[in-house]
Amino acid sequence: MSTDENAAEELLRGPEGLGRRDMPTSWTRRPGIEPTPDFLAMIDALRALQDDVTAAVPPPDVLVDTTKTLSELSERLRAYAAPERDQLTGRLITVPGRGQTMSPVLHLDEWSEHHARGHVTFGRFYLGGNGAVHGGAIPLLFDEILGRLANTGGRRPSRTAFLHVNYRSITPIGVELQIEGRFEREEGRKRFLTAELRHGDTLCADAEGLFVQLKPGQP
Ligand SMILES: CCCCCCCC(=O)SCCNC(=O)CCNC(=O)[C@H](O)C(C)(C)COP(=O)(O)OP(=O)(O)OC[C@H]1O[C@@H](n2cnc3c(N)ncnc32)[C@H](O)[C@@H]1OP(=O)(O)O
Repeated sequence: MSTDENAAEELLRGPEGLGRRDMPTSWTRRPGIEPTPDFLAMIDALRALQDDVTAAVPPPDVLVDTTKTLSELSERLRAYAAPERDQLTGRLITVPGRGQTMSPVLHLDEWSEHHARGHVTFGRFYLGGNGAVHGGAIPLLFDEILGRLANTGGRRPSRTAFLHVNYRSITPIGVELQIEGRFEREEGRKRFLTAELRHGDTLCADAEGLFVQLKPGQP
């Protein structure tokens, strides 16, 4: 098995030591959406590409060649574009990162209906400047953990109404960070949640989110 295939198998297994049957509702697979090792390997390769493109300052001949290859790949995949209901990216909720490359891969270590704890490493792709993660990438991560926590445990779907983020100290790229989210309280359709992102003992950022339960027919 290649390294990529091993990585994909690893992703399919999900968080270490936690069986899928123990997952609350929104942490589990939706019916009909099956991740395949090949698809996950492609997503992993794209994540690596994003980091490499961000860091690279190639000579002109490599640039021309790379652009040609990327354009060919785009064209090849465009032929297989599926409607949203059949899309895999972002919907593979049993694997860290959900098969998407927009936000960094969130690895969940512990979860319940009211609490989730995990770890994450922002790659070079997420660099803002001076070794710090871009300020816009951090809310992505908070929305990821809180959105899933808001909708877990048999709760009806809700959407983010607000997400307040406090940047307490720089969030470094390339190192493992710890993230924790909590379901604080519910008032009618309103769900209030909080989260913190830490590097060791340093609090990098914290957030408060309001998620409002959708009414029937609300998109
Ligand atoms: C399908 C599940 C996907 C889960 C993914 C979750 C993560 C996401 O990122 S979702 C994408 C980002 N979010 C969005 O696109 C949401 C866009 N906004 C909306 O759709 C709507 O404004 C929505 C659903 C949040 C609320 O609208 P609506 O259902 O009409 O609520 P409304 O009746 O006005 O308000 C309900 C309560 O929430 C409060 N509220 C609503 N928005 C806010 C806000 N921004 N700030 C404070 N309070 C608010 C209201 O004051 C009201 O409170 P009360 O009941 O005490 O009077």
